Amino acid sequence: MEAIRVAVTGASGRMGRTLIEAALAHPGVELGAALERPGSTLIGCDAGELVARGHAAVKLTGDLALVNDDFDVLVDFTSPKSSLGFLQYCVENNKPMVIGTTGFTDEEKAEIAQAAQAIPVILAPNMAVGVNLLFKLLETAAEVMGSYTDIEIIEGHHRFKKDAPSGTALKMGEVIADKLGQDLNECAIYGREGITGERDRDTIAFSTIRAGDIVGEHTALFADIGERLEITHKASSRMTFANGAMRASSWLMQREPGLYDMQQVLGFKPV
Ligand SMILES: NC(=O)C1=CN([C@@H]2O[C@H](COP(=O)(O)OP(=O)(O)OC[C@H]3O[C@@H](n4cnc5c(N)ncnc54)[C@H](OP(=O)(O)O)[C@@H]3O)[C@@H](O)[C@H]2O)C=CC1
Ligand SMILES: O=C(O)C1=N[C@H](C(=O)O)C[C@H](O)C1
Repeated sequence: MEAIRVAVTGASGRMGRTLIEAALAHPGVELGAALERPGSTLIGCDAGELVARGHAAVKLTGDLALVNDDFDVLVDFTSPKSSLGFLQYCVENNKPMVIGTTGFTDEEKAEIAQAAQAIPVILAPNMAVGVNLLFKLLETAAEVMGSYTDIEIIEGHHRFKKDAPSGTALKMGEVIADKLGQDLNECAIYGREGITGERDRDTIAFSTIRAGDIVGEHTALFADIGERLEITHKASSRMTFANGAMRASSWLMQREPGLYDMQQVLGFKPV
């Protein structure tokens, strides 16, 4: 089988660089193109040299149209505004897209779902295997303990992260709320201050840490009087997300148009 050629957007970003490294190393995948913000001083540089992996013969470009024939799947970890622009390009040019960006509003997510009627799209706030298994474990925890415990979701990330709570934490909240027959928009609490009163058992509360170089840590806490269950995932390298994105890219190539997630890629959920 021929290798899947991926285009990586936001090439000089934290994930962009890691995705380039992953594409250069992952079996069955090739780096086809690497995108930078138009006007960036890095345009024209070699993508392999950018990540200190030797010459890759892929020059950074600011214009997707110039490399349209060089890639099969677009892999995008940038910002919501930029992702939606790339999504429009993918629809117009019939290219599958893997979206790892977080921080989308409900309206933007609806826009992505609409686009996925025309092309195959994976939208996943976290491409690590362990986190997607955690989503599954949360269903069981919510089923068994969710109705009588206090549920708290705690996440920590590096000081540069722009959105909060993380996309992963919000998805954790959604998974739990769905199992409990609740709407996260109705029961979420984002931080506490002052005289808050006693805790309302029907809420799911989020706490956010932003500090130093934390790659990504997520805990779900189900607390009763006398015992508590904590389920934690800790990422120590962005390569875990990037390898997940490569796996997702290969999987997506064989799909019909539709909106998919990482649990389907990993076989934890039916397609
Ligand atoms: N799904 C997952 O598994 C994971 C998701 N993420 C998500 O990925 C996203 C990126 O994270 P990270 O790499 O740390 O962020 P960075 O800020 O390091 O990188 C973002 C990159 O996108 C570029 N970019 C942003 N906006 C635009 C735009 N409008 N046009 C062109 N380029 C743009 C930036 O360019 P410039 O510097 O010029 O602004 C930069 O190169 C975040 O949403 C994060 O939450 C992160 C890790 C794992
Ligand atoms: O911005 C990051 O770094 C990460 N973002 C994702 C999120 O918002 O959930 C996933 C990962 O934890 C790293």
